[in-house]
Amino acid sequence: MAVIASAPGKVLITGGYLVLERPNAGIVLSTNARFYAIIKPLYDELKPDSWAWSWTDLKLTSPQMARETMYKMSLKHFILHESRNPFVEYAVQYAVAAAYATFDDAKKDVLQKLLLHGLDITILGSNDFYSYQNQIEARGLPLTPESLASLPPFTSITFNSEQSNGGIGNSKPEVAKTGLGSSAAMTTAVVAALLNYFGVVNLSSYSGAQHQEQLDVVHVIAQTAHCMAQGKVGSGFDVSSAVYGSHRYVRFSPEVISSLQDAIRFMPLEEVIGEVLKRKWDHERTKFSLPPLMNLLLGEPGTGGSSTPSMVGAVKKWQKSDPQKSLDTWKKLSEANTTLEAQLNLLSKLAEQHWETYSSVIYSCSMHQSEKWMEQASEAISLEIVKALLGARDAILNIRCHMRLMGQAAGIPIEPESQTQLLDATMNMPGVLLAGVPGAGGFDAVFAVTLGDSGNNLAKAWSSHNVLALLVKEDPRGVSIENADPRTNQITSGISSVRIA
Ligand SMILES: Nc1ncnc2c1ncn2[C@@H]1O[C@H](COP(=O)(O)OP(=O)(O)OP(=O)(O)O)[C@@H](O)[C@H]1O
Ligand SMILES: C[C@@](O)(CCOP(=O)(O)O)CC(=O)O
Repeated sequence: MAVIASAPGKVLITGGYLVLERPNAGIVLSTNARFYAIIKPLYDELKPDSWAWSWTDLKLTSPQMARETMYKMSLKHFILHESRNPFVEYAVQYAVAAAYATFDDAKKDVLQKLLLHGLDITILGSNDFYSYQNQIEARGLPLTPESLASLPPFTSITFNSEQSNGGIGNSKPEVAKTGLGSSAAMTTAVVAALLNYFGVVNLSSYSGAQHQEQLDVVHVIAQTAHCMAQGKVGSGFDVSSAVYGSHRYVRFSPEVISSLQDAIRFMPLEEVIGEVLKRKWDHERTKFSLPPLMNLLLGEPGTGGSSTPSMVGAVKKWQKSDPQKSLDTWKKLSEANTTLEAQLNLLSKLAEQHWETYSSVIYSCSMHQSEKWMEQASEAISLEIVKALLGARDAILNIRCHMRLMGQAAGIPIEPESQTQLLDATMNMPGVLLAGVPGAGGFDAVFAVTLGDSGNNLAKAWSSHNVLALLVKEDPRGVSIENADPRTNQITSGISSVRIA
């Protein structure tokens, strides 16, 4: 029987770069953009001579890339011969090794038989992960969310052309992406589906603390596979949100993984993965969600995205070359991040304690530009709410200012001029609370947080400036097991998320 798992894409609204170093935090929102992995046996019957096989077959299909790859996987070392999609390949090898590392002999025998049936893996990413501006233009459609919603779910992906290169930070990724973290969501979905298929975890039947423990196993394997595939140990907020959903994240100590990179060369994979599962994973997760009546909106300026690793490299180089100034910038950024988080938490608290006042202030402010917000407050509580809204705006302006300075000092376009203009215009629209470049910044989609229903007008304003409002919304749900193939499911992300009238 097929096992289908899905994991969400993310938007890092605070903590870009800083979250790479403990104890700085990052606020990461997960979205309704999901990546799906469908696992089933490749052969219904065991081949008569299969008991003697030391290899099994694996088929990886990515319909959106029109790619089908056949692999041979060693049943001794779990090594895959062929390298086409490192994220999926590491996910498979480490999930198989995790099963061998946790199973007793009887279960290992069952697993061996299951593997001899071969593995048939299909991966699908929601349209929201990819840029479809070229395809929309080619079809002669206007650059609007409605046009985006008219594309069939899991539409083919556009590849960025190779010559589109203009120095560090302008270098474009392989596929035209929006920046929602397809690699982390893909790795997590594949790991979760495989661990469930093998019986290492059972994500659909536990709840509470037991469910958390199962998620922790998925997290360790997905995070390790993602680091190995990327060839670096990033902060891991993207894998963490793919597993657990929206939260406030503080990274794990990099040694948890970096010390394994050598071990992998001389220790059997099963032992290495057994060891990594036992390690003390010290990442922190705290509950965080946007205050009520606020919406996350993403706008794609149509420049094909940015490649993050080269931008991180440039910032690290700058930190080494100018420790004093970089430390100062980071301190100011960290303070502004903390302020934004505190103001949003305060707004959530005010909403809980004074719902009537809160909702009426938010609705009034949603219809006005921020200069007019003070006029919407008539007594102490509403004043407190408006002050918190304005405090959040000040904090994001501070964050943006220091991110720009960091980009200039490191010689990379963290908030390039074209994005600055877009973000300033966005923040001047009625009802817009925040706007910024998520994560590492660059030319990926920008984010905005809007009050009440003002997102509809913002989407229209973006369209008139050739910025495509994506259909993505915040969705706090982490990795999960699905009941049906999303291609046969009527309620697909593209269709269900049409919310612009
Ligand atoms: N549908 C898909 N099928 C197969 N491979 C995919 C698919 N979608 C994305 N990928 C692969 O995933 C990788 C994406 O990794 P990359 O780090 O460039 O983007 P990302 O994780 O989306 O980054 P960001 O966090 O900036 O959004 C690429 O190697 C790409 O080929
Ligand atoms: C720069 C960094 O802090 C964020 C990168 O985020 P994104 O992939 O641009 O969403 C790197 C990291 O956290 O691993």
